[in-house]
Amino acid sequence: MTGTRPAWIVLDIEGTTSSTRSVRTGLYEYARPRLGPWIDAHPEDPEVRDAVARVRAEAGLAADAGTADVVVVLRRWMDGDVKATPLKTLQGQVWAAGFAGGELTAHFFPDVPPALRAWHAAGTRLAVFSSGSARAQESWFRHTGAGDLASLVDGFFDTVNAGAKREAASYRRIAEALGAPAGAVLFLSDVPAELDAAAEAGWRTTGVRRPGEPLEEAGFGRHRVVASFGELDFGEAGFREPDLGEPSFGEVR
Ligand SMILES: CSCCC(=O)C(=O)COP(=O)(O)O
Ligand SMILES: [Mg+2]
Repeated sequence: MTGTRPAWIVLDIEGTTSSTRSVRTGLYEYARPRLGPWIDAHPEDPEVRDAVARVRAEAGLAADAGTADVVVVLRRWMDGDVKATPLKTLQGQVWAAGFAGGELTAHFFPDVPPALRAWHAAGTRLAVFSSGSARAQESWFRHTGAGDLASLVDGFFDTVNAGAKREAASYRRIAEALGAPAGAVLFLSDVPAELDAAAEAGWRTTGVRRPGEPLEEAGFGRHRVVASFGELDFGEAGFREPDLGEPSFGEVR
């Protein structure tokens, strides 16, 4: 068994629940030709207007730069996998339409759906923290080859409603939103810097080192590491009470 059952498990997506390839090839290639037409088709949508204005400002474009110039920046960011919030907002809208229309299906590693169902059934609550927009996250979990997993999830956090993934303040914000003491939350991610930030906020952490993923060789330092969610056994059969003890600030358990 890998410790007491946490009250909450917060999940990263890319490299953790799902392959990097499914995001960067599947989702990014779907968005690439659709971003320009999407911007032009939704000129009055406040989210689109705000995102386009932020792209112009962040890329140093003129305030009235046209869609073609904005799309050049968005494509450059996708090429470099820059997790820029306005890009994530626009991608999220395009992907949500793709999932709703049946053109996209989310990839999850085979160990993930059964683990999420078992943890949920045992009383652990689930949330997601990803650079992808909250809207994109919900669509991703809703439309999977293993059925609707979004119904298992009680919170979707992104760089807008929580903050940057490598800053401890974002994890403090999420714990407050969940109403959970920091030490009762376990974060699963493939990115050591994200785990460091979560640990600094007092969260429990486990690194996910999946074969064939870009960060397979990363050093996870003091964080516990698993290769599959199947290795995370909290004694579900025993239905233990959640660990709601006072967090020990900065300690990785
Ligand atoms: C399915 S949500 C979109 C995924 C995405 O755009 C992304 O950048 C994932 O980053 P993560 O923080 O989950 O590693
Ligand atoms: Mg990741």
